[in-house]
Amino acid sequence: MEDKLLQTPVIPLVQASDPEVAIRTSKALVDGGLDVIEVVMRTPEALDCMAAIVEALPDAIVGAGTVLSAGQAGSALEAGAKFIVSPGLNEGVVEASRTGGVPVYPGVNTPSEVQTAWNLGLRTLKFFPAGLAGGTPMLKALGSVFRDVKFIPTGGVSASNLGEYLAVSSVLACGGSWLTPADEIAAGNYDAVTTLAREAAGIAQSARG
Ligand SMILES: O=C(O)C(=O)C[C@H](O)[C@H](O)COP(=O)(O)O
Repeated sequence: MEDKLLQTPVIPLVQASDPEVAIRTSKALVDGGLDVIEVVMRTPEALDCMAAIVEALPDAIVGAGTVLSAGQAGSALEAGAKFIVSPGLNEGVVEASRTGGVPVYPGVNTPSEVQTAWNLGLRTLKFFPAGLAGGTPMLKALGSVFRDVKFIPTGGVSASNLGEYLAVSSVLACGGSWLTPADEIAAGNYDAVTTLAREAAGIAQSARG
């Protein structure tokens, strides 16, 4: 998973209520070069949408986001999630993900949270909400003390600051919803999603060489 993110360090979010829309959105992302996809558990149909994407796009790496509890992590694993992402740090979610044998990226944004996660044995963490929590200066400060921790900033990341985040040595990848604009998807304009994905993949290529 982490080797994959080194290659393509951008994780688009998919929020959907309709499995067909979820598949078309995900296909548009893959066509644009982004094949690690986070389906957020924010709609009652999110698990169905995730299972549909897993079936339709077997080569994509599909994970679950906004996973708040161990129970939700278990349901996401049953639906085929290959990784688990949380807004915050919860030991039950970490344990359930480990039991399921998939990577888990809990959200943190203070030194104490990073240290708690580090003591749970985690070395790759989501930094959320990245923009509001101090952006790249905060990541550099955290990176200076937690030398073996990699971060995935999400929250306020866009094409305009993706390169800046990816230039921070402790940043493994960035995530965000800017790649899947709700208005374009509602209008059926999946080409716009592919264009945004391609742009992000290009920025990542330039930032990482
Ligand atoms: O809920 C989770 O587990 C998440 O991963 C949170 C998302 O990464 C952010 O909600 C993205 O924020 P925006 O890109 O600013 O919309």
